[in-house]
Amino acid sequence: MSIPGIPGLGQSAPVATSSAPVTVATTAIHELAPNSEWRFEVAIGQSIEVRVLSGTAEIFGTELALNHTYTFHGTKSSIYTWHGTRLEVTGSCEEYIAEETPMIAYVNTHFALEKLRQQAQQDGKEGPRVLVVGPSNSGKTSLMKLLTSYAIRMGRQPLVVNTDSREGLLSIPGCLTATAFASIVDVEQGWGSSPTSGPSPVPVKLPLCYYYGLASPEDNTKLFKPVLTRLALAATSRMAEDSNVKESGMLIDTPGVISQGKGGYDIISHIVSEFSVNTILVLGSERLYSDMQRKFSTYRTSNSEAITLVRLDKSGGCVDRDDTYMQKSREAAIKEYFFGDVKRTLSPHTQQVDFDSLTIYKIRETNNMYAAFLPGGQEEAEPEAESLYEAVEPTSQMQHCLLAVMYASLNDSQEAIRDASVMGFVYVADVDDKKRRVRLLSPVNTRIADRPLILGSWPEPTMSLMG
Ligand SMILES: Nc1ncnc2c1ncn2[C@@H]1O[C@H](COP(=O)(O)OP(=O)(O)OP(=O)(O)O)[C@@H](O)[C@H]1O
Repeated sequence: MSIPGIPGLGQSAPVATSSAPVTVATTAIHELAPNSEWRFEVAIGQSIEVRVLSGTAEIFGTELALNHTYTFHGTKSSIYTWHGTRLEVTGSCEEYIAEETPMIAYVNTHFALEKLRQQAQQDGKEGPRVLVVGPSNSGKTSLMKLLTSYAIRMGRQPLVVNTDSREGLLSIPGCLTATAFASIVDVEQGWGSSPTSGPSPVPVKLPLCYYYGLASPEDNTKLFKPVLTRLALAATSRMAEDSNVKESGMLIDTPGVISQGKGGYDIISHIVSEFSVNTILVLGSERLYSDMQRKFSTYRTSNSEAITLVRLDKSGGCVDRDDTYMQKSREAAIKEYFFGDVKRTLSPHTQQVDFDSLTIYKIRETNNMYAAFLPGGQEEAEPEAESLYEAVEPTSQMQHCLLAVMYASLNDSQEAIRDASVMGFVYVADVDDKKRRVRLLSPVNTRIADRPLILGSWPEPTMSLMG
């Protein structure tokens, strides 16, 4: 089965048209001893250039080429060396060298997973389905990148699943995705760019993409759980299609909020059962590890496998990213989706559409909210058989919002629309209430009036993209 992935609105990606120069400031040389790490933070809107002059160096497991200039924009990251390296850094950033890292434990985890993959290869079975849990900013995504990169370096093709709608993985935030990684992670772009970003030096990956449209799973568990189930189904059939993906298994990233107990643990259980998880990596929290032990010690997967729990230390390099930083990175991701980046400029299309020709569904917020207004948590007072979405007309409040264009038809039921994959996104540039017309920005020129559009609250309305 092939499910169309994100963007391009089902069409080929737009073509790059120009590239912009990078301005440089000071240049410094860093000598790194074996097993040490150069940690750096580049402010949003700024960039640095890094070149490996000698030795070996990697970013979250992806090896850097000698003498190649890498450019990093608005990021917090690190360059690790197993054998020592000399780096040339041009531009200004906050930085320091650390000699204490949890890399040995992380790489041992990779080799343990590799053993399971070899076993799966011999037995013709599925490789490990690995869930990564831990509080916010404990390094889950960085560990995922490292395990993905090491697996790719061994010729594997792990299926990388993102269940954290706050941050997109090769997609706009708000989405839940699964992507088979066969080629290297693009270190300059985090995980790499999405297919709408045009021709890329690193082969693009096509995520299976579903839309949740809210920031936290707990905002609307009645929507989150079925969307996640649909993603698990698509991921499982993706594994069945390809023996390398099947043997390589899955790596599943989670939002930090579900590691905080109560309702969150219920979501962890849901992910464990839907993805048939058999390995849980717990990052940086003794309490969470002990809770997971209690919860899953007697648990068996659908194939009667026990769950292996591994506790790993959080890296001292993990940095908290405040709301402003996260909002700016979301805005940067949205801007890049429509306009490309410094290397690949894209030309999105604007179109004027009548109110009446659009079918917009707004995600209902939230099942938990009703309960919050009720005395003593009377859940039964929640309106019965509440539909998932509410059909709405464009309003000026939708200005600067994104609408998900769904691979569904206008007559489909709300459940079918929920379960559909995402074709791409359009941005509401302008709403003219008087003329009843909307100006939309889309990555390619295509008719969107034939498709249901979903309006969520995540990502939140962004800055004006048209200015
Ligand atoms: N060793 C390191 N050196 C420097 N920065 C690091 C290191 N490890 C992680 N970071 C940075 O710390 C921040 C938080 O890490 P990461 O995104 O991996 O955490 P997370 O647990 O996935 O967070 P969240 O729960 O919010 O998704 C990121 O900006 C990441 O690039």
